[in-house]
Amino acid sequence: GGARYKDPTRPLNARIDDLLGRMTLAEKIGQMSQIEREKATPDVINKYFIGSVLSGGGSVPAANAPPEAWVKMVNDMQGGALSTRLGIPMLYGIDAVHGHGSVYKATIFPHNIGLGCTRDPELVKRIGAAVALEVRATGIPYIFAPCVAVCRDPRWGRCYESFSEHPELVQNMTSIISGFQGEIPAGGRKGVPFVASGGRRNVAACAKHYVGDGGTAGGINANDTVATFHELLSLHMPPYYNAVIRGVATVMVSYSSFNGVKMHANHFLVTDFLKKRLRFRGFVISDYQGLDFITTPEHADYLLSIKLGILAGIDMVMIPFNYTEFIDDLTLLVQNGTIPMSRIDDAVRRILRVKFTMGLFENPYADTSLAGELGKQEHRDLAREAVRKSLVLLKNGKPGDKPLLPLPKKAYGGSILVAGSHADDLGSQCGGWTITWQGSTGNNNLTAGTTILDGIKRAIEPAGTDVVYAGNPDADFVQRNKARFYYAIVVVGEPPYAETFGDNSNLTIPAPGPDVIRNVCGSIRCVVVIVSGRQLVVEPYLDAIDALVAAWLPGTEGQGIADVLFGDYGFTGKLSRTWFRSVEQLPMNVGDAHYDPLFPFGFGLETQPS
Ligand SMILES: OC[C@@H]1[C@@H](O)[C@H](O)[C@@H](O)c2nc(-c3ccccc3)cn21
Repeated sequence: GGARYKDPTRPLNARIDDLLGRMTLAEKIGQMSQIEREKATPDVINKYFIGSVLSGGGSVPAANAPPEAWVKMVNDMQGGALSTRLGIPMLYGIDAVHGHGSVYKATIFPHNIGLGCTRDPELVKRIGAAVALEVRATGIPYIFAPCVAVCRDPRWGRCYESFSEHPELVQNMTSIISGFQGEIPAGGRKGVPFVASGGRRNVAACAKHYVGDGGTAGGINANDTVATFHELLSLHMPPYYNAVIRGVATVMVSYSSFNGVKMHANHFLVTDFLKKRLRFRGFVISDYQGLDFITTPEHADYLLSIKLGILAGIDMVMIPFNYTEFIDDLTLLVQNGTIPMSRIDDAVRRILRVKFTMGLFENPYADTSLAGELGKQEHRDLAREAVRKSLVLLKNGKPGDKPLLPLPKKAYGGSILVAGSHADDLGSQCGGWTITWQGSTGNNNLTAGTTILDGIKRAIEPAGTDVVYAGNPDADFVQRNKARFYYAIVVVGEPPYAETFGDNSNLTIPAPGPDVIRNVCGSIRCVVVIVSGRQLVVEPYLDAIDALVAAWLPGTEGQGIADVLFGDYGFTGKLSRTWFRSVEQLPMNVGDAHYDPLFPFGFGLETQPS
């Protein structure tokens, strides 16, 4: 019969050894190369033995491409890989940090900061399984998720991608990996890459960004995490213990540095600690052009970057465009003895281990049989449940007043006012990593979803209540109309952002949010709902507000907010992060000696379903 490595009945290591032994240096280096979709024609994949392709944020085959178009694209590329001499299948990877975010009409779940507030690892595992199905619906078997950062400073633009400031809560939420990849069967081997390959309904995952991405000074993205080794181990490393035990297939290295040493060049942490101490057996992938950023300015000495990155222990390089330069330079470094073949073989062995384990050799092609999974109602219902459980009630009635929430669905002949930009803005309620890298404001054809305003209307108009919406009501409007409003719901917050674009040192509610709060809450009983990627400055408005809800970045299922505001469900969410009084206190996290929060970690008022 055929070559041993093609025989799925042979032991994993025998298949790896057989295939590795047949590979040329060019074929090995090809496996270590991940290129951007835009460059990945079947011919390029074939000619350079490319082992992996990615969609960077927003990189799609066409605007609003349906699952069938994604499947065709992936399969055409796969044809290029399978037509090589050894026919090693290529692995297509994409970001899916709150659902299949790049894909039109996918279910967009709450970002991780909100999932942390649910305190529900089982729910989060179910979300992982649903996301895996939606990703597979488009023919993709690998995602760059979960982010297991422990964000220690909300001024960081990626804080919403972190489940919590508390390492233990992040550790608990690594259950999402078992959702993505499937649960290791009882008696199955833990701590080695596992993807339930039989069902083809799971995906290989990626714990990121290794390590200390959430601990950079001042929350400056991709900057320097200054800490003792003990602090690194106790604050930022714990989620990787759980990820490895759960069989995470890959780990992505962080752009950041640890005590001045770039993580992408950190042999001690990548090889000695992750690969040897934690015995991680999957593959380590760089971030996008991560090798280039080893030098300042970036790409100043690509040969040096490649030498440091590959010797540090990076196995697969997210190139994404200058793949011929990468391949030529790495080839040179191996041929001149700078990089030993043993390092190359370790990298390729790990990549092959993941590809064999996840069944990619047996099932290299996708089909459209799961197309119906994309955005299906059961997943939207799951996301709506997650929205409900992610909401944190921070205030419910002024001192001496009776609680404002749950709100009555009837306004007794009056109307209710919904105010604020974020009540009617699907893009803002989804946040970054939605359709495009940075996300976008507005509703126009962004994707399929329910705005917070839609959810409110569906909840109370059937009860005969008249809903008036004003995005930015001025004081005059409120004074002229205040008598007609039984109460007001004010929804304000941040615009979408991702990575460095989200770095922010003042954390104030962007204008005109504060004015809307003042104008409305000064005259009408109000509940303020904040839609944001993190805690924001609220103390100056707190006395004027009757009730305050943190909604984070809820995603497409905005009806979950009305479900809880009107008492169909009670508030149960608990803060996954410390809510500061002022930014001068930052960083300030649970467990710190000086801890003077406005609302402490774990805080959350509760209401009963009405
Ligand atoms: O999208 C792929 C990866 C993603 O998985 C990582 O979490 C994230 O750090 C990241 N930044 C860029 C990226 C950054 C700047 C310009 C272009 C792309 C690309 N990526």
